Order: sequence, then C-alpha cells, then structure tokens
Amino acid sequence: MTGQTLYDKIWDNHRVKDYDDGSSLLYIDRHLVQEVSSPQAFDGLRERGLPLRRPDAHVAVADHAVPTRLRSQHLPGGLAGDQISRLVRNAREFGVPYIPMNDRRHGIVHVIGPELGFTLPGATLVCGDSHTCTHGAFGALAFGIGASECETIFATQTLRQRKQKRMRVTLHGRLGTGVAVKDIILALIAEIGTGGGFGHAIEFAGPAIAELSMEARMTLCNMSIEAGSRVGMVAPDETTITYLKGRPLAPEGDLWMRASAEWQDLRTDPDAVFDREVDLDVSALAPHVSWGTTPEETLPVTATIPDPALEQDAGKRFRMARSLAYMGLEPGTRLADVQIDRVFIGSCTNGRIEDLRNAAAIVKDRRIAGGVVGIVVPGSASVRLQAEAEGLDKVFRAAGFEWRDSGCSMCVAMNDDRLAAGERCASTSNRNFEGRQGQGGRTHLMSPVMAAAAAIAGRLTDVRNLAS
Ligand SMILES: CC(C)[C@H](C(=O)O)[C@@H](O)C(=O)O
Ligand code: SF4
Repeated sequence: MTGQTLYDKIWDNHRVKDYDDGSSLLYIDRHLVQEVSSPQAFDGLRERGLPLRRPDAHVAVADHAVPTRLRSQHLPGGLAGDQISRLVRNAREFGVPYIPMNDRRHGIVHVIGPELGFTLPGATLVCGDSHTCTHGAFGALAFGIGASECETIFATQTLRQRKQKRMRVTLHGRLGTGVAVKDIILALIAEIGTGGGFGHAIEFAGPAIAELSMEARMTLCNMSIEAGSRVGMVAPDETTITYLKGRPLAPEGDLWMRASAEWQDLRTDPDAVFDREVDLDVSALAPHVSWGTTPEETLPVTATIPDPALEQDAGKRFRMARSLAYMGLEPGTRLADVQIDRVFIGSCTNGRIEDLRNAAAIVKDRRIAGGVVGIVVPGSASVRLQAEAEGLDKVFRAAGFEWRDSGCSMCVAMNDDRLAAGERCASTSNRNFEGRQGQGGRTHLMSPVMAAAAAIAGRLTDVRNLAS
C-alpha cells in the first residue's frame, strides 16, 4: 500500500461511515457562520424544531454586510441591516457564540478563525462561504459549503462528502523583491486555469512554502477556489505552531503539548501518490495583475493587453473580447499605462497585518495620485488595532488613504463600499468578475504592494520601479 497524503489522513480521521456510492459521512469539528449564507439554515432548523447538536463548535460573525466607515452602534438600512440583525437574533435563539460588529474580535470569518485559534491543524472546518479553503493553510481540511449543508452541520455535526482527487503544487525557488505570494497564486491560475484544480484537493508543498509566513500561506490557500479547487492545504510546521500558540481558542497546557506534537507529524507520506502534480519555480516571477474578468486573465505587469484576434480557440477569443469590452481596454495597451480611479487594500485574501505592513512600506512618505480614492480595510479589528499600534494607519492617512473598520468591504458589493459604473480599481481581493465590486465596476487583482504602488502612480505600475 502506498502512503497517504495530508488530505487522506484528515479525511480518514473524520470518516464516520462510507456509503455504497463512494461518498462518506465526515465528522465536522468547526463551523464558521456568517450573515449571508446562514439565514436559510436557521429557518430550516426552526421549521423542523431541531436544536444545535454542538453549539460550541460554531462561531458567528457578520462580515459581508457590515459598514466599514466610522462604525457606530447603528446597523445599516436595507438588506445589509436585515442580514446582520437576523444573524444576531438567530445566534441568540440557537445559542451560537456571536461576535458583535464592534467587538475587538470582529472581522472577516477567514481572518478571525485563525486569529482566535478556532482554526486548527488536522481539523475539519466548514463555512457557507467559498473561501473557507483559506483555513487549509493550517493543515486543516477546510471547504466551503452551501446553505442547506449549513443546516445539516448545525443539526448533526456531520456532512456527506465525496472524496476529491489529490493534486500537489510544488513551489521551488525564492520570490524576488517586490514579488508577493499573491503573484504565485495569480500566476498559477493563469497557467492551470480557473478550472485547473476542479475536483481536486490541492496541497501546496515544496521548499518555497517553508519560508512563507502564515499570512502568506493563507493568501495562497484562499485563492485555491479561484483555481477551481474547494480545498487548498499546507502541512503544519514550526511556523504554524508558533502562530497558534497562546491563541484564545487554541489548546493549552498538556493538551497543547500533545496537540502540537501530533501536528508536527501531520504531513504527506514520502511515498504518497498524487493524481496530478504541478511544479512552479517562483524565482523568475514578476508581479502580476489581472486584465480581464476572471482571475485566469492575468499577466505580468510588464506585459501588454492581449489581442483576441490572435487567439486560435474561438470560445476563448469570444470570452477575451467580452472581457476587454467590459474592462474598457484595448489590445496592445501596456498594462503599466492603464489609469485607475480606486484602490482597495483589504479582504480575506490580503487584509492581514503583514499585507498592511508591506503596503504601508510602499506608500510611506509618498502621496496617492490626484483623483485616485484609496481605502485600507483591515480584515479584522485585531489587525486594525495591531496596525494602529504600529502607526500604519498614520502612514496610510498621510498618503491620502481612508482608514476603515474591519469587514469584506469593497471585495464584494454587499455593503456601502462599492465601485460606480466604469470606475477602475486596483484591488487586493480575489474575484474580478463583472459587477463584483459594484455594477459596471472594473477590477484589477494584484498584491498589496502592487495596489499601493498603483495608488501612488495613479495607474497600474511595476512596484519594483518604486521600491528603493
Ligand atoms: C457571499 C458569500 C457566500 C461568497 C462566497 O461564497 O464566497 C463571498 O464571500 C464571495 O467571496 O463571493
Ligand atoms: S472578503 Fe471577499 S472573498 Fe473574503 S469572504 Fe468576504 S466577500 Fe468573500
């Protein structure tokens, strides 16, 4: 028998029973609950008169709909306000631990799970949100689920799942100056496509991973879903254990000693076989920006906008032309000549402390270009407070950025922060489809340092020309 992968091991540890059709019932250790995907699940429980199987296995927080501008005690109006107040009511009624909007622990689900030590290696963790793959950075088996599945978890703490195929992405080499882990994942998606990881659980491995911080690993795993894979994981190591030690919900004392020793051994066996292997040398990577309306439509910032007329594949040609029309771009234009109106630094992809430190280092003692509006939205209150303690808020403000409260903000047009039609945004988020940041809004995905550089230049620009 060949060895097992990290994914196989966690899967087996949580398998309650197998079904004839090849699927299995998995025990789910943790469930994060947000305001957009949970109302239906709570309604379902109410209708069926079911209690929660394990209230302590859940944490609820409102992140998509919360306002980020000078938050007061008041809820926003409309759908956003309704979603938040429903979550508050549901959490109270069903006994789910709830983190209020103005709490020091508030933030985007995928930022606070790790911060609280709610996300742990070897655990199964789910959330009614596709970017739940972020938590795989800790060596957890984490994936997004649908609203009806949230109800199943609430009621039974189990979920019937079909096992994914195994895929390993091995990263070699060292990132150059000004090149970020966001560039790795954008380059990977450009290469394998938005369907490249479909049906597979990705494990990111290789020498380049060992050097990455937890923040960077989370950025990488966060965008696995943009490559079509619901699962992206990294085996736990010293970096993981150092990050988790002393977190509010992490084990303590003897339990910590035992758990951390087990986590050290939680890795893919050397003789394990993957269904698909991809290798990427990160040393030669340039900073990337997306030019189209899928994360796959991404190029090095040094490139020019591609010409659909040169594309052989008819379907692809059509999609490219459509993307360019929506984005208001002409083939042959240098990416570095594309003017921008807005800059968004934040989201569960790049709203962590390291992201803000890196972006602040670029904007320090510089000014945002005239006419550009930039907002910095920490992924959590804890990130905001840490950044403020380090004076990063002052650096951003002095450069002309708005400094906001935690939330999903302009990553998704479900709150007050959104683009107007035709506005072009340099964004550190993860999705760029039509209307994602507001109807008619145009998104260019990039790393925090690239977004910071774009703010200063007033156009897409190669951060390596700014960094001194
Ligand atoms: C609204 C929510 C359920 C959605 C998701 O599933 O990911 C959102 O977070 C997103 O990033 O598109
Ligand atoms: S920050 Fe964006 S990607 Fe992340 S959970 Fe919120 S809306 Fe989804």
